[in-house]
Formats: sequence, structure tokens, C-alpha cells
Amino acid sequence: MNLMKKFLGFQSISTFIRNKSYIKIVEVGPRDGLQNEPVNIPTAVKIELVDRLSETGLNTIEVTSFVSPKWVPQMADNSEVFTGISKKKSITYPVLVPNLKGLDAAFKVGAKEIAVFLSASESFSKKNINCTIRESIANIESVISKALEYKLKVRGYVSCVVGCPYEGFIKPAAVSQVTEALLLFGCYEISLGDTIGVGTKTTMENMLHDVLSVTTPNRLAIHCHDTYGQALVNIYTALERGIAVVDSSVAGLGGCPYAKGATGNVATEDLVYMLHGLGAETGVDLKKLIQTGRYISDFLKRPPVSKVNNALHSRI
Ligand SMILES: CC(C)(COP(=O)([O-])OP(=O)([O-])OC[C@H]1O[C@@H](n2cnc3c(N)ncnc32)[C@H](O)[C@@H]1OP(=O)([O-])[O-])[C@@H](O)C(=O)NCCC(=O)NCCSC(=O)C[C@@](C)(O)CC(=O)[O-]
Repeated sequence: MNLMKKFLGFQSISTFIRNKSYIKIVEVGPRDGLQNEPVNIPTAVKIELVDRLSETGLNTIEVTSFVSPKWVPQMADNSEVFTGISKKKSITYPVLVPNLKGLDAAFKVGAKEIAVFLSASESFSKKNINCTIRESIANIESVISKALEYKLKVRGYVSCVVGCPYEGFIKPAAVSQVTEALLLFGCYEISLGDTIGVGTKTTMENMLHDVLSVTTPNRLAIHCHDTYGQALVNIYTALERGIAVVDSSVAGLGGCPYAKGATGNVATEDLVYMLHGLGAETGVDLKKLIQTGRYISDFLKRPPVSKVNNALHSRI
């Protein structure tokens, strides 16, 4: 019986991959990856990282965030980074925005897409953006409304979708509620973030089951930090549910400044290796990606967190 279940599960994902064939990767390394780095990273290094990523075949790269420099000093050079990168027509370069001030600054430098964020956890919301979920929803509604007036595309993040560093387990219904709000306000897609990487196949499944009762897989993306080494299996779980957009961070960079102990996103190299192994297309050149992961890791003076990068680097 169990074997049969396993077999049917395998059938369904291979059929899904065959039908979909293309899985979109949203590279978040330059923003989510670097925002928590304690060492000062020169603007030129950030620009070089984005420019190298632009040569790998990725078609969406989140470049920086227009948040308060008092809260996240590493992103204080947002305008310089955004205007300094060599933009390709085929690539979208979104930026993270918390409020109207950030939106106006992003619009001024020519951003065409922004990402806004809400938390499914009350305590995380207060630590991360200094307001309750209710206050945050009101704020984000005005940001999205103005962004749409500016004719910008708006992506939404929900953080702490399975666990919170301050509250522990988060109920799936709390995730569905904020997801619905973001969609209603006009986000074209919601990225569900396991901010501290505590999710397991079971908690992911339960959360996705609830969220998929309020929307469809084509409006969702998955964003998994790899703190407990569960990111790939959790992403696979999302693929099984028909979600075809995955966030990741080159070299596994990252962590959230307001989520103590959380490590980086799933490494883009590891994700690409898994997806290609499943027969999916990503458009990404793994060799160039590995070299880009090396570039930033060498600057940070530590090896990439990516297992695939470490396994293949000496062979390319
Ligand atoms: C929301 C606030 C601003 C509230 O911060 P606040 O202190 O409550 O608000 P404020 O309005 O009093 O602003 C404080 C100061 O910051 C300035 N300020 C205010 N806004 C901006 C702005 N946009 N750009 C530049 N400056 C700004 C503002 O002008 C003021 O300056 P002062 O008057 O003291 O000189 C702050 O809490 C903040 O910026 N938080 C962002 C924290 C952050 O970036 N966290 C990480 C991103 S979320 C994440 O990583 C999760 C995600 C998305 O990746 C998904 C996942 O992994 O699950």
C-alpha cells in the first residue's frame, strides 16, 4: 500500500514536471542573502554579483531592498546598486519595499516591480517592521494601491508560514488569511516563506492544503530557508501541489536580521541541480551559477553553503 502510494506520488510529480516543464526561479541572494551579512559589502561587489547572476540564465533577480537603513544598514546603498547594475531586457529586477517611503524611492530609480511583505506571525511582524499584522495590512494596502497607480508589478511575501522564531508553530489559517489579503490588494503572486527553515514535509503539506483552499497554485511561489536541511524536500512538496515558482539564493547566502539563528535560503545551485534532475527546465546554466556562487563566497571568505557548488566546483 505504502509502495503504491509512493509510486503514485512519483507519477504525479513527473507528470506535473512534464506538463509544466519550466520552473521559474526567483533569485533572492543579492537582497535576502546579503541583508544579514555582518561585514560591509562594497556597492561594487553587490553590482558585480547581480551582473554575474544576469549572465546565468536566471530571469528574475531581487536586487536590493528600500527599507530603513537604521533597521537594515547593509541595504543602505539600494539606489546605487539598482542604478549601477547592467539591466537586461529579458530579466526582471524586483526590489523589496516596506512602506510608501520605500516605494517612492524605488520608483524614483526606475524599479518596474516591487515586493511587499506581511507576516503570518504577530510577534515576527512587530520585530521585523515594528507593527501588528493588522497595522501592516493597512500599510501594505496603501503601498500596493500606489504601486499599481505607478504601473508597477507587485509580488507579495508571507513570512513565517510554518514557524516563527518567537511564537513557534504558526496555524495554516493565519497564512491563508494574509495570503488572501495580499491577493485581494493586487499582488500577482504570493511567495510563501519558511523564514526560519523549520518546515517539514508534513507541516508544509498542511499549510499548502489550507492556502490552496483560498487560491490556486499559479498564484503562489515557495521560499524556503534551509536552516534544518529540509528546504529541498519542502520545495518538492510545493512542486507536487503544482507550484511552479521557487525562490532561492546563490551559494545559499542569507538569513533574516530579525529571525535569530535562521540561515540562508536554499542554494540556487542545489535547486537547479534537483530541478534538472527531475527533467524540469530552468533556463539556468549551472556552471555559470557555480562560478557566481564562488565569486561572492570568495569575497565573504567562506565556502558556499551549496553542496552542489562544493561538489562540482573543482570539476568545471
Ligand atoms: C518598516 C520600518 C521602516 C518601520 O520602522 P519604524 O522605526 O517603525 O518607522 P519610522 O517610520 O519611524 O522610520 C524610522 C526611520 O527610518 C526611516 N525610514 C522609514 N522607512 C524608510 C524607507 N523605506 N527607506 C529609508 N528610510 C526609511 C524614517 O524616515 C525614519 O528616519 P528618521 O526620521 O529617524 O531619520 C522598519 O521596521 C524597516 O525598514 N523594516 C524592514 C526590516 C527588514 O528589511 N527585514 C528583512 C526583510 S523581510 C524578510 O527578510 C522576510 C522575507 C521577505 O525574506 C521572506 C522570508 O524569508 O520568509
